[in-house]
Parts: sequence; C-alpha cells; structure tokens
Amino acid sequence: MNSPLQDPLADRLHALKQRFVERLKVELVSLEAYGQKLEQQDVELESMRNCVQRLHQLAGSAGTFGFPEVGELARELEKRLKTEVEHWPDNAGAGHPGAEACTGLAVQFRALVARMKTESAEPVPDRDQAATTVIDEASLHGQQVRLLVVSDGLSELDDLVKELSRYGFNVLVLGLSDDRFSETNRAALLDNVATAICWHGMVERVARQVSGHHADAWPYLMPLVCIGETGQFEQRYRVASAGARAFFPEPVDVPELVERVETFVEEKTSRVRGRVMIIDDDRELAEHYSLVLAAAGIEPRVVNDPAQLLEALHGFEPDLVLMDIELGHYSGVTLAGMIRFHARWLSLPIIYLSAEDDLESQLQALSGGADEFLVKPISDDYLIRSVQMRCQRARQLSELMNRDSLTRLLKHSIIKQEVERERLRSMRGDYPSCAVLLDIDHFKQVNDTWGHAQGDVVIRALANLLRNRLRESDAIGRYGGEEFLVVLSNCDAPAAEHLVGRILQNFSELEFAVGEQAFQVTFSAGIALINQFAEGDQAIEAADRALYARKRAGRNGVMIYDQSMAGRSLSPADGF
Ligand SMILES: Nc1nc2c(ncn2[C@@H]2O[C@H](COP(=O)(O)OP(=O)(O)OP(=O)(O)O)[C@@H](O)[C@H]2O)c(=O)[nH]1
Repeated sequence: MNSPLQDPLADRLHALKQRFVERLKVELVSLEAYGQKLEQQDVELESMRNCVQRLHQLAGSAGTFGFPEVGELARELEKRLKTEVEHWPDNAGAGHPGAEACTGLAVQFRALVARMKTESAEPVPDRDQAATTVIDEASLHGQQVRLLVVSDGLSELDDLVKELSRYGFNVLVLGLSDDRFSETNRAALLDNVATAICWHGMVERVARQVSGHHADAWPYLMPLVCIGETGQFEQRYRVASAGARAFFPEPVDVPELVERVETFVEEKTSRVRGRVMIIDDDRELAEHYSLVLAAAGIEPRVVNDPAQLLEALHGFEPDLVLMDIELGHYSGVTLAGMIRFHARWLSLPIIYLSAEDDLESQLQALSGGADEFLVKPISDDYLIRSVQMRCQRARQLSELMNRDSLTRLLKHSIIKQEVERERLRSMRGDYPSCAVLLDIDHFKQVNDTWGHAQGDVVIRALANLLRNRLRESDAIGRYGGEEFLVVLSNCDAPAAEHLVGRILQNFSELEFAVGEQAFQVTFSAGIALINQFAEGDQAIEAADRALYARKRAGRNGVMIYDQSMAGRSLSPADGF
C-alpha cells in the first residue's frame, strides 16, 4: 500500500472535495436568490423546476463529500418544493404557491444557505488517511502466471517443472534457504506468485514460510499444492492440516494440476474484475465514484452526457451500469428503457443511484427496467462492496451463458462476435489484429486409440495452454469439437505466426500419460489479418482456408492466409 504522503488516490479525492466546496460557494448564491424570490412571492414554475433539479443534485452529492447536513437539508427542501411544483396553481406557469407556502419555503432556503455558508467557509481538512486504502491487486490472469516450486535440491519435481513451463507458466524454483525467502524479501517474492508447490515432506516448513505475511487467510491468498508419493490417508491428512489446498499423488496428472492452478488464479482475481459504467451529470460525484471503484480494482467509465450513453455502452461493454435517476433534462428511467431496446443489453444489470428515498417512487422507477436502487449518499465502502457483489454475479451468469463447459473458453457464437468487434476496434484504433483457427491434428485417432475421456484431457490441455500464453486483451473460444478460434489484438500476422508457433512447440512437447504409456499431439493453425476484411466472418473463413492449406501441406504447423488460397475448395473430398 502507498504511504499516505504519496497516495495519489487520496490526493485526487482531496482535490475533488476542494472542487466540491468551490461549487457549494457558487451554488449557495443561486439558492439564496431563489429563497429571496420566494420570500417576495416572485417566482415562476420553470425556475422552480430548475431549482428542484439543483437541490436534487446537492442532496445526492453533499453527503459523499463530507457534508451530510447540507445533503439532508437539501433533500427536505427538494421534496417540499417538488410537491409545490407538481401542484402549481397556474397552468400557464405564472403565479405562486401562496403566501404561506412561499414563506415556509423561504425559511427552509435560509437554513440551507446558512449551513452551506458555514460548511464552505471551513478549510478542507487535510486528506482523510482512512480513505487512502488502495486495493491494488493487479490481475494475474492473461499475463504469465508465476508458480513457485519449493525444492530442497532433490530431483523429484524436475520433470514437473519442465511440464508446467510448457503449459506457459513462469516457474520459479527456490530452496527454503534462498535469500528471497528471508523475512525481508518474502512479501515481495510471494506477491507475484499465484500458487506454491512443494514435496509433501516439506509441507509444514513451506507452509510456515508462505503463511508468514498473510495471517489466517493465507491458504486462500497463497494456495499451496503438495505432491506426494502414495496419497495414502495419513499423508493427505498431514498435508491438509498444514493448510495445503490440494494434493497430487505421483505420477502427477499435469493437466489436472494446471486446471487447479487456473481455478486458484480465477479465485484470486475474480474479486477485482468488473467494468462499471457510471452515468451521472454531477461531474465531481461521478469522478469520486470512479476513483473509489478504480482503487478497488474495478474498471470504471464515466458518462456525464446521456446522449453519449449508447455509443459508450458499445465501446465499453460494462458488467454493470450505475445511473442517476435524474440527469438534467433526461430521466434515468427512460434511459434504462432505451438501453433495453437492444437485445444485447437485456440482461445488463442497471442500478439507480439516486437521492430519491421514497419507496413508492423507487418501485415505480424500477418497473422501468432497472434492477436495484441505491440511495445517495452512499459510503465508499458500501459502493465498492455492492458493485463487487453484483459484478461477480453478472460475471458468473455471463460465464455460464457464454462459456463452453469443457474448456471454460468462449462459445462458438460469442468468439465469432469477438472477431467482428475486434475488427471494428482495430479499424478505429488503426492497429493490426489477427484471427487464428487452430485444429488438433488426427484427433479422431487420439479418441480411437486412447478413449474419448483422454481426448477431452487433450482439449482441456490446449485450452489451458492458450489461456496462459495469451494476453488478457486477446479472446479465445472453442470453435468446434477440437477446433479453437483465437483473436490476437494488436498483433500483426508475422508476430501471430511466431507466437502460435511457440505455443505449438510447447503443445507438441506435452506428454499425455495413460498408465505406463504416453502420447503426444500436435495442431495446425491458420492466420488471417482481420483488418483486411470487410466482415469478421470473412476473416474467419480466410483463417480456415489457411488452416486447411496447412493441413494439406503436412499438419503440425502454422500458415498465414494469402490471396492464392481465396478460390480453393474447403471440401473434405480435397483429400485431407
Ligand atoms: N474427446 C472428444 N472428442 C471430440 C470432441 N469434439 C469432437 N471430437 C472428435 O474430434 C474428431 C475430429 O476428427 P476429424 O474432424 O475427422 O479430424 P482429425 O481426426 O482431427 O484430423 P485432421 O483435423 O484432419 O488432422 C472426431 O472424432 C470427433 O468425434 C470432444 O469434445 N471430445
């Protein structure tokens, strides 16, 4: 965590608060003028409507910036003025609510303005150190995942280290007496490690070392996996009581171990993932939410102008929308309805964030197509936890709908859409991107020789390898049974050829053990530069042609699409 003196988040939140105080000073002049007009019974419907909007904004934001009393007074006044506006005596908008009502309102205005004057005159205290917690957990996924193998110099784990490296993990092998395990260096070492692996005989000593700076929750923060000779009950029991999360008897089922590590990585990173779109015309407040959520590892995008909403949605694809219910002249409820016009956004969770605390009005607003109501002001902590919970649920649901159950990669239809989306993105950003189709060679033979279950292991192994070797910004899907479609963003064709070639090399070195026997498998791949095509589907077809050209030329290799492949037939009768 950053020290308070250097904490950029706290500095920015503090600066925002100062900006808000400046805004209070300007705002109180206007509100004072409204109050005086009411006192003189010189008011019009339209100006009172504007005033309701200003009060609404103030009620929603003052609490967040540390002025709860101003927020409360503004809320009371907003409610009362809104009732008067709804029952305005003159249809043409002239006239006023009556002398008694005007005087009553003017008194309330005076109380609010007085409070604002007092609060804004106080110097903004030095930034709140309690608010400086930066939950900065960099996502491990998509980058090369680092594994720590703790070895006491014996060679039992050597083969395992080699196998894990072939799956694309960055494997660090250390002895317990290594300097990097010392008390001073340990935290830095372990912060970069996704899972630690050790031989069962060392489990207690390794557990002591890796638990060092994590207290009780360490098995979840630093999962420890043990390898044992027999896996007998007593051995497993000892390993479990030391706090290990998994036990693998020798010979280790490497694909299964790889999957377990993937689950640990997901467990660690799922808490901080999620994209949230904040739609609020109050700039300071939206920026405040954005900073707070970003510090908790959530990616925010602020939209102040509702007219930009749909375009922003398409570009950002959030997991969740947080929207104020009154956005100047626009209504959040109507905007939610507009979002739902698009089938793609039918299940996107929309949460209203509003100063509206009347349950009836909340229910009415929710019937317009949103999912929940959070009442402003909302504490930073509550905001983070609500958003994290909902992002996680949204992700789980979309995982279930969009991911293939065997590999947890994107399903056919979704990865096809990804190609088109990347085509549009790369055209806009003017950078090259590639579509790659990979097909496991002679897979029918694998199934026929080793059985369908073993065939599934091979499919999962390639899925894991791809996940480990590609970037977070790349998309990977299961296109067919033993066929994968990958979108490599910001990557030209020669770079894609080099990358896929290295993955192929690693894949072909993996040994799949069946009893005493073992076998190896290769794949073929075709690459097409997405930007060359007017539609995503054409790029996929081109990658398919390149793949089949590669199959025809002898498999176990990678080929880039070129024009000469354009007219060729892809029928199996072609002899491959
Ligand atoms: N185990 C397993 N096999 C599958 C799955 N989906 C498809 N297959 C099998 O994959 C095989 C694909 O075989 P083919 O399309 O003939 O191609 P191939 O044997 O890989 O030969 P080439 O692609 O020409 O190298 C078929 O036998 C399918 O039954 C799956 O989910 N699990």
